[in-house]
Amino acid sequence: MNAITETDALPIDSLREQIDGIDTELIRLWQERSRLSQQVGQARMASGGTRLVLAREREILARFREALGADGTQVALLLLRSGRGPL
Ligand SMILES: C=C(O[C@@H]1C=C(C(=O)O)C=C[C@H]1O)C(=O)O
Repeated sequence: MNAITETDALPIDSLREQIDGIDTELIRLWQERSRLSQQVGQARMASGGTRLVLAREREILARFREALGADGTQVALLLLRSGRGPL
C-alpha cells in the first residue's frame, strides 16, 4: 500500500495549525481592509465625492492579477465588494 494516510508520520497536524493561523490572519486583514475602505468611502461622500473611484479600483485589480493571475482578479473583486458594497 502506497497511499499516504493521516496516520503516517507526516506533520499534517503541524501544517494544518500553520494553515489555520494564516486563515485567521487573512480573515482579520480582510475585515480590517473592509473597515478602512468603508471609512474612505464615507469620508469622500461626506465631502461631496463619489462612492467609487474606478481608476483606483483598476490599480488594485491589476496588482492582484499581476501577483496571483486570473484568480487574483476574482479575489480583488470580492475584496473591493466587501469594502464599498456591490456595484
Ligand atoms: C477605499 C476607497 O474607495 C473605494 C474602495 C476601494 C477599495 O476598497 O480599495 C477603492 C476605490 C474606491 O472605489 C478608495 O478610494 O481608496
